[in-house]
Amino acid sequence: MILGENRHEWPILTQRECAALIVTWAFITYLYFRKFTFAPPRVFPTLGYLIVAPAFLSIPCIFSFSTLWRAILMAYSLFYSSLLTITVVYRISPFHPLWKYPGPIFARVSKFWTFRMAKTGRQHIAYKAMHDKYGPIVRVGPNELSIANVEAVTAGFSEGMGKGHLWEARRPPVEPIAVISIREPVRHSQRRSAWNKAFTSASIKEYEPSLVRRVQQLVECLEANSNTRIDLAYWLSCFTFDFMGDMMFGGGFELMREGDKDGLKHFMESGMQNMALLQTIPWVTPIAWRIPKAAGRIVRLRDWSITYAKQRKERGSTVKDVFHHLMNEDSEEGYTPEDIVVTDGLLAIVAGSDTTTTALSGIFYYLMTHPLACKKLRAEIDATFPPLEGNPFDTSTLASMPYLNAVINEGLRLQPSVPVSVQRTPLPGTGGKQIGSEFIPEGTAINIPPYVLHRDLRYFSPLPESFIPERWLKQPSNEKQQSVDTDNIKFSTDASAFIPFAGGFANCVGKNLAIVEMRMVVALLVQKFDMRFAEGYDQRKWEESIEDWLVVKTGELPVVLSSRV
Ligand code: HEM
Repeated sequence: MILGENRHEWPILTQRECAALIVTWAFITYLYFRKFTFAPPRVFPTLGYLIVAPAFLSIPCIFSFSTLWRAILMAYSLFYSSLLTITVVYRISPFHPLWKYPGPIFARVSKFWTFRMAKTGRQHIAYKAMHDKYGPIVRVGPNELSIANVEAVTAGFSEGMGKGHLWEARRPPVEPIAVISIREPVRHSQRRSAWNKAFTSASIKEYEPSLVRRVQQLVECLEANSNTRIDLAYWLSCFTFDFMGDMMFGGGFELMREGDKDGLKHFMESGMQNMALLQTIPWVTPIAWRIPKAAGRIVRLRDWSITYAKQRKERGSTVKDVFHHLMNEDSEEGYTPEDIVVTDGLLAIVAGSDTTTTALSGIFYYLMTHPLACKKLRAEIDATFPPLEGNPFDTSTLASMPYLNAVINEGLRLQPSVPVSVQRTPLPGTGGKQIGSEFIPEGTAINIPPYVLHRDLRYFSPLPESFIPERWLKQPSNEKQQSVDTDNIKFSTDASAFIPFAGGFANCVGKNLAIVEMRMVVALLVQKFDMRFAEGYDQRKWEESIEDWLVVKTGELPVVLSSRV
């Protein structure tokens, strides 16, 4: 369109003035969006800043660019290219508060870099490589650091720190959300108090008969499949799923007996990958939730959980299971609303089964690749629970077995179930947090990656990449650092760098139950079976198969078990 005669009625700007106006608007837009690096901005202001305003700004430019379309094209292209340039320049400039921290240049510029890295499922390897190259503090995103030192463990899990921004991405759009995704400290601690009750020593004692029953069932299944090739990781995952089902919904899953007949385990796991990708760019999540398939997934999981919760409620329970505590059945304050219990019930299944499966599978993998360690473990088990005289079900005896506990620690050290994504951030209003000699400003997400810390020579020496349970022996748990002489090797183990269950107010609430579970399963299977890798299995495949989707997903563990007696 060619402009009409009455052009003098409009404010006339030169091309240069038009450009200055649009660049200024790009700068204002940048300042507005800067605070939304992690959280999503509101829809209407977003449309206003990004779509409507550039259109308005093209009006006074019409006369300098002779046609409306040219003015609009110029306004939008200059606006977006200026916005991009300002963002990139600021992120790599010395004015950025994280400027001084080293890291890959693309990581400084955009979270899409992290997204690409996460997509490989090999984040743990990439983080380790970055720390090897850049040191203990690495800038892994525009406003994100990874800190792998004990100072970060101490300060990161202490007061003034909250859950990191990745949990923003992991909250579904509908309330209530599960305890793990609650970032507001007061709200989190209110919900967490019910969880804490469910995992006191007394509560865990009540769960023991169910645990023993399920461990015995696992042994029966494995005996029925002895002397043939089986995927041990699969059986362990059926076991952990069934056990968590007992704890949460009074049973009913029966994966060990019937397999994944409803495909629910598979369905739960398939969402893990997408969530792990979304968490790298939290502000994309609300958009993703509008996709019917993604929202439908949540609805289906909720329906499923509601069905199980209803059944459990109708049936009641003779034991005070996790459901009982989350439901607040003991208290005079009255029941917790059902939708909260349903949401947290799903969390219990997801958080309690995959993590424990990963840990157990890793421990058995390392025992099979280290026959000497396996032999020592068996000697300890046989001496404590002679094979024909009793099964290793006594939890206090299991807790006192040094080599068994050393094996479990060493497995969790080398293969932590949550390898990288333990994330914290200074709470809003605190201004920031002192971590060792560094002051980390508010608005920074801080990853404290167990996988990297656990393989750090400063904390686990010598041979931090090797499976050596001896490094945990004779070390009183309350001592931070101690050198031990075993077989003429001097070990130095700093337990404060050992964080498979994270730490602080949002640490793993199921830690003590998981440990009891692992002790019993490891002791019983080592007591009952000789284990070897199935023929043709290339052992190197195990570590290659480990994928990090916040929680580790392992590959197959093909083994042949034969009964000892
Ligand atoms: C070896 C087994 C396990 C490992 C390695 C593990 C690891 C973790 C880690 C690292 C976190 C903290 C995540 C963070 O800080 O961002 C966590 C949280 C959590 N875990 Fe576990 N976990 C295990 C077993 C269990 C079990 C058996 C349960 C039982 C239901 C459980 C329930 C939870 C819950 C509810 C949270 C969230 C706590 C909160 O936000 O307050 N976990 N787990």
